[in-house]
Amino acid sequence: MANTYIEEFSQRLPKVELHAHLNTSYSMSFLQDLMRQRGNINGVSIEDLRLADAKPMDQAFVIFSKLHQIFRTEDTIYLLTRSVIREFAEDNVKYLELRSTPKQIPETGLTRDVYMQTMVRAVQDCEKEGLDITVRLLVSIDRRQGVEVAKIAVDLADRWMKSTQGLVLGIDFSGDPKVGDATDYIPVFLDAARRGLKLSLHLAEIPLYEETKNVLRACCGHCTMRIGHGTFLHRYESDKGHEEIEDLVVQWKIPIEACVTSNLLSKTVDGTGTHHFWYWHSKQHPVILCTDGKGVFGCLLSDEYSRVAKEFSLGREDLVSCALSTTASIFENDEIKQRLRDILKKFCEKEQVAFPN
Ligand SMILES: CNc1ncnc2c1ncn2[C@@H]1O[C@H](COP(=O)(O)O)[C@@H](O)[C@H]1O
Ligand SMILES: [Zn+2]
Repeated sequence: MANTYIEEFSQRLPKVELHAHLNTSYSMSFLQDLMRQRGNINGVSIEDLRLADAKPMDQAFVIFSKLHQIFRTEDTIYLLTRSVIREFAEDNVKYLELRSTPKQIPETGLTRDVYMQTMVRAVQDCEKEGLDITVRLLVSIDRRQGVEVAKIAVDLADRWMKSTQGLVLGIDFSGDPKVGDATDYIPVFLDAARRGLKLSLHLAEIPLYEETKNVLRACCGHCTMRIGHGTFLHRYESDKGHEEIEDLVVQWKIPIEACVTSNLLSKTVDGTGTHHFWYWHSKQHPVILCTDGKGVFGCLLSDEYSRVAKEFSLGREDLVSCALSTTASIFENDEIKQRLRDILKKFCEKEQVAFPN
């Protein structure tokens, strides 16, 4: 099948995006417009903000801190959120869980509450505009900021979940995996789950056997959760008894958010062909293609679908199956899951592709 054919099909395919960080999901055209209007903000130029070639993961974190120099005010966060949602909608993403770390910046008057309010307002304005996409929000915990700030994030998410009737529906745990130990956050995760928040945890993005095992042992069965990246879940050494990690993931059917381009550019995986997406997909374990940061990593969600289609010789029906299976892993309820399946069914009728049973 010609490449362009599968690329166009991936673009038209109704998709679900479950792992997108707000500040890393800008588009170049959005940044160009912003800088045209305001000049280089805080001395940051556009060239500084894209990871063009594969570099060790630390380089991505250098870019993240530059981005945080740009998005420091209520109005830039509002504009960013609206434009990110619009761009996902243009790529035929029908359901998006967008995550971000609420910032507190006294110089600009930003508080964590204002940050949340701004994101929520942008989502609601996109709804009013009639964009054909359902958006939900996750509050990110940055592991570089420590447990006390994590508790604040959970309180914030809880309050905003209640006041928005579930538009905010969960917690993301992210940040530089080399900093701190996720084990310390287990009580925070359990508390969030008790309050009805869902959890998406960056785990095993790099080989960290102990913390991965500790978190899974404590949270499996107590939290509705997904794993972000999970690159090393199946790559620990079995002769050291490490297979417990994979066993827990399989036993509890924990969905894995696979960010292929992000992992390639951060050098945690050396090729699409060896990416763990295929390992889990072949086992029929829930695995969801995601962008992570479509700005920093320069990829659309449709690119992720066509990338794996080309690598693993997937056809249209296979891609529909992938998209269909992602609907089971969203944090929203059965009604929304069914709505997404209906959208895919209609799409198949139109495209004359068999709808998977
Ligand atoms: C490369 N893989 C990754 N691993 C871990 N954390 C990541 C990440 N990509 C992004 N983030 C997290 O998301 C923040 C940016 O978005 P927000 O300011 O929250 O919207 C980063 O500062 C980091 O904490
Ligand atoms: Zn991420």
